[in-house]
Amino acid sequence: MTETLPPLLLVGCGKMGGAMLDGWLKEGLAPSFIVDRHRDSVPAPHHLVRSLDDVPADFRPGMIILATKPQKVDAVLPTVAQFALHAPVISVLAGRTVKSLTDALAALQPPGSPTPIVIRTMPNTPSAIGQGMTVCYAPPIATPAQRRLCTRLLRAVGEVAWVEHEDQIDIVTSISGSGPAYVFLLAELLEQLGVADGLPPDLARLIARQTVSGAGALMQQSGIDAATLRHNVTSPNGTTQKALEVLMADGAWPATLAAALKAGAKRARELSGPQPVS
Ligand SMILES: NC(=O)C1=CN([C@@H]2O[C@H](COP(=O)(O)OP(=O)(O)OC[C@H]3O[C@@H](n4cnc5c(N)ncnc54)[C@H](O)[C@@H]3O)[C@@H](O)[C@H]2O)C=CC1
Ligand SMILES: O=C(O)[C@@H]1CCC=N1
Repeated sequence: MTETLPPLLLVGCGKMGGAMLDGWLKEGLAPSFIVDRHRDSVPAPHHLVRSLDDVPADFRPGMIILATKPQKVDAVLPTVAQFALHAPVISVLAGRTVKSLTDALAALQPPGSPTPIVIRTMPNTPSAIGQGMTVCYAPPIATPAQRRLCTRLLRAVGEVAWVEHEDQIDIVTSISGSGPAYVFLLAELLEQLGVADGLPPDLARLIARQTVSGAGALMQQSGIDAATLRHNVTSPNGTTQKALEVLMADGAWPATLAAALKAGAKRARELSGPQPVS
């Protein structure tokens, strides 16, 4: 039987926080507080509140999850700082560094408090169905037990990996954090191009979605590497080869994707500190 996950204080339950919560709820979570202005409900025994001020001051979460937009997080830090006297903080914020969050929380805590523990993570939305990919970075002051707890929590919603150097999280953000969007874009484009070439819209949608999800499932279930799976589709001088020659040409997919990943990682670096509220 799965061990119940510890009680959480989840601050921000939108697309990413909500995806992780969906996964955690399936795994069994000790009674937790979910703070969000827009979510309608959470199942019992969990509590949905609109503001952190509505969380009882004596609530003792096992972990605090920060999942607001980077531009909104500074507004919640004064209250988070009080709970962070007793529990580590897991941030899913793109860009925001461990040092920046740690310093901000420490400045809001009583003088002489132990240094708050902040673990930076980059999850993705397939967490909602237990198929997430989360990459984590913990500063040296985080204990092995805190790292293990973080792994256990995130393992409940998919694969977990750790990096030794925090700056590696920026390219991870571009690959696995944003990556589902690139795959969904591929499905959108395949559908649109099918319609543009005369297919009925329902058929174009079906074949685009099933191709993308079927290819992903084949890669996962077979364990075969992506290049071999691609070769398996590519008959010498056949249709796939002709299409791939276009996609792999100089300045085409490899170059475009490299530029896209760089742009995302650059934006992550721009988000490393406090942001103007938007
Ligand atoms: N959407 C994604 O695929 C991923 C997002 N992230 C990170 O997750 C974080 C959240 O992103 P999304 O979920 O996409 O944004 P979102 O806008 O869907 O969710 C943020 C939630 O925070 C809530 N919120 C903001 N301020 C609040 C406050 N003071 N009190 C209570 N609730 C408050 C909002 O109501 C909203 O529901 C961001 O920092 C982003 O960088 C990380 C990985 C992937
Ligand atoms: O777009 C963003 O900034 C967030 C981080 C990775 C995915 N979504």
